[in-house]
Amino acid sequence: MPANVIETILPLIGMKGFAPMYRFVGNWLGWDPTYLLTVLGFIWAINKVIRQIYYFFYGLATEYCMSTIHISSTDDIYIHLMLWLSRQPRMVNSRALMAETVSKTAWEDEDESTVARDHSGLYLNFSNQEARARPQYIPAVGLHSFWWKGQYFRLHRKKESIFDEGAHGGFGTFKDKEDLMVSCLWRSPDPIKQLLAHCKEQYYSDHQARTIVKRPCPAYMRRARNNWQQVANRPVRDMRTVVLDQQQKLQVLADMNEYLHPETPHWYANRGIPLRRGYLFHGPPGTGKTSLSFALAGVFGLDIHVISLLEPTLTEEDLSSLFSTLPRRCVVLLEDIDTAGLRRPAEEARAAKRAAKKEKEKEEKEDSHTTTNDIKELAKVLKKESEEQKGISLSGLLNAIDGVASHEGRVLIMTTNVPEELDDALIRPGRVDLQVEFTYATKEQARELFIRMYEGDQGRPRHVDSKPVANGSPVPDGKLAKSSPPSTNGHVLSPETSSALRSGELDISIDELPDIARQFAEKIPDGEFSPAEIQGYLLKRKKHPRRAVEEADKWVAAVIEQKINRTKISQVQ
Ligand SMILES: Nc1ncnc2c1ncn2[C@@H]1O[C@H](COP(=O)(O)OP(=O)(O)OP(=O)(O)O)[C@@H](O)[C@H]1O
Repeated sequence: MPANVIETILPLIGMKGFAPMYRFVGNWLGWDPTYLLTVLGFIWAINKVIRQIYYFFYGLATEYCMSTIHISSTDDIYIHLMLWLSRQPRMVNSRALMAETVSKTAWEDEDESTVARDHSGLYLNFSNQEARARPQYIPAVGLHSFWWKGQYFRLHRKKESIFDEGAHGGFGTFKDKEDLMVSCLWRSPDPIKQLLAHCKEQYYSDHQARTIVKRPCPAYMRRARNNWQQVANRPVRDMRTVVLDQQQKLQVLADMNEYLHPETPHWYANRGIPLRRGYLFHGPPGTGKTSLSFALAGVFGLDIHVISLLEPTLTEEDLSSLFSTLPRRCVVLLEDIDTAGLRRPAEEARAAKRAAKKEKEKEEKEDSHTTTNDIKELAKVLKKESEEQKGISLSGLLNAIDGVASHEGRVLIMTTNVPEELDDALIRPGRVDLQVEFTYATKEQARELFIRMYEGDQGRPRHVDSKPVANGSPVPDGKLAKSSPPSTNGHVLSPETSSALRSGELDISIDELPDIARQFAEKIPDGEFSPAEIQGYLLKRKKHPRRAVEEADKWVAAVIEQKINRTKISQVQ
């Protein structure tokens, strides 16, 4: 481009002032800057053309050679994939990441060395533990790519706001909806399917021997396909830790095993029987109903879906939809299913309403003057009536658990403290197939509870060390050494506290355990104490089985007296 052309163009585009500068730069360089501008323009044009060609071929490849799988953030696969991605070194080094604070569950293993101690070195200190934990990095919203098994994958994390019209007649709000799109350069989505299967396998290989507890999602989320959310992921409860009549335990186990067998659906279908199994666990509080439910879920590797009928936002529609979105095999736990949780049956409610109306009419005849008090009274009655309409009715519950639309394949466990108050319809055969009675502990059960409390930890060998632990003195052959109580912050600790703090060992040798357990059982009267009460007593003497036996008589007498006097305050704990 000749220099005079540029000098002509500059005033035309309102940059007249640049012309002398342009001339000055040319003179200073000793060559015409137009050449440089021409080369830059050329590079820009080539870049444009290459980009166009790239997008053209990329579009072709995407359309004809790429496969994509969409994953919703409400699905479990999303969790599996994100966790796997957060552990991929190449992803972690990506340039667009999102940092997340990872909250550990109470059951996750922790390295003792990561836990701080107070200045005395005696007490553990967990302040700012979450802040100190390493964050987890996951791909940020946008496009990412990664390789797995020699295959190229593209990940598009998309987030958008959608308008939700409002569940259950509420107000509409904007909600964030997130989706993942995983693509691969292949004409079939098989490599993505393999990747997702791998992520799932990895996820569950980490989560083996765990019981996942799910609860209904909050009301505003329940309209989505996924009605359930995980609320806990805890270690499996070993069946041996549930102290119960052996016959009863085996009966439930055998029954459930039979029902969950892959052949069972055909058997049920051939005979036209709905594929459902229900159990009723009944007995006083703290006798192991919930514990057995968890242990059963652990034995069969099933997730537990817990529903509380007392949840105020739960409607009958919700309950039906919760039951219809259960996985193929699972345990549904309906706890404390007594009349307190159920709305009165429709007929009864109508009769009550009629009686109330009659009463009102009678009152009105007696006094035809309408006063402010009457209006208030009427408002109260109307409010009460509308409250009665909320919650779950017996028919609503029956419909959800075995109505036409109800899910088949699940194991329903209902627990109650007051079986006599249950409606016959709820526990008729077909709805409840097996009843299990839980009772206060027998002497034999007290002995078993004692042994379970003090026997060696499963998987974690009891650590016997001759080195001092924290502020303590050496602990020879599994017994506590007597030493002067250590002090912290100027306070002298009691011998119990200091020994418990110093050591994880017991005040007996492990060989003495069966004999001591027998002595303990002798002191516990049959059928007077719940396993939870005995467990609570032993927990307070977690490291002192000998003391637990010595103090048992005093505790038994105090608790019996407390029960007779119906007081809530314990004299001996
Ligand atoms: N039979 C038992 N074997 C072992 N532990 C038990 C037993 N019964 C109760 N416990 C212990 O007591 C505590 C309460 O038990 P759980 O919740 O299973 O009782 P529950 O019968 O379901 O009580 P509730 O009727 O009040 O819900 C748990 O910590 C559990 O470990």
